[in-house]
Amino acid sequence: MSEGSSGDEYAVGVPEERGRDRDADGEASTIIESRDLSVWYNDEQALRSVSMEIPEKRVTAMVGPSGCGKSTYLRSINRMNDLIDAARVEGEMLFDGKNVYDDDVDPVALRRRIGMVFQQPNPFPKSIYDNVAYGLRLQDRTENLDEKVEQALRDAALWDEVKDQLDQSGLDLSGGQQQRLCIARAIAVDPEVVLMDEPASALDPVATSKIEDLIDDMAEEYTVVIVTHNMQQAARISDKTAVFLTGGELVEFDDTEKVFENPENDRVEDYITGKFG
Ligand SMILES: Nc1ncnc2c1ncn2[C@@H]1O[C@H](COP(=O)(O)OP(=O)(O)OP(=O)(O)O)[C@@H](O)[C@H]1O
Repeated sequence: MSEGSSGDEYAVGVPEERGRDRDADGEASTIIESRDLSVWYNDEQALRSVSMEIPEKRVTAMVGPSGCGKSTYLRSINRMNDLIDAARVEGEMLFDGKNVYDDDVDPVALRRRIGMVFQQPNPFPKSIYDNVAYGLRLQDRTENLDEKVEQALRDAALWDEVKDQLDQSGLDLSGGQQQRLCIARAIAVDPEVVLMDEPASALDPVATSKIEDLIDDMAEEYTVVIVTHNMQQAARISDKTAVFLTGGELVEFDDTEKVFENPENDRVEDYITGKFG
């Protein structure tokens, strides 16, 4: 519980050190903005007219009870919902001011700029090196490949653990290392945004803590949007928090400290203090 919060009233406090360096930079500009974004799966509405501005080079957390639409929102940002036949999107999702759902947007090119890391670590059945080099080779960016692979592994806080075994299969790593390998793979191609869907939920507390430290560092260079079930995690690592509640409604979006220590909405307060969800 941080100083200045209201004691035991709230179950989750925001650590004093969270985001301190980034806060010193002042307000960040908006990189992603949804305007009245609604998503349906067949007749079921998963998101209801969600408007939100996500700041650049910050960590934005999406929290809320199961089924409230967090992952749907995340997948709307880089059009991963396109891969689901039943999904239908209305409204706008602006990235750098351009609606990603415009006809002239190539979703594959979009996903190069907006990478994604999933709940279950999913390295390719290839060597550690080849996992990281994969996207660069695909894009024909093989100049100085060794250096690029090393840099991505360093940025993902994995280099020291794997530098002598780059030829070994990525699948032989521990779960936490595999997830950092997936993060290295995502950042090797220099995306502007990294979307993370519960990236630590399959990991033990030590591996989780490494991923959280890494996310904090990543925000120096990237915009990170993370879905998490874990309120403490959202409070620890994010600058902004979006709270979705059942029915796909965004009920609160503000600085993480404000959301956790003095939420505007009674239902949000009930949710983050653990009264439901
Ligand atoms: N591929 C799909 N096909 C049909 N319905 C879906 C699909 N994916 C999600 N839904 C439905 O959309 C709603 C929102 O789901 P979503 O996965 O976005 O929520 P969530 O908040 O991320 O949930 P969780 O925390 O459990 O992962 C749910 O009612 C879910 O059943």
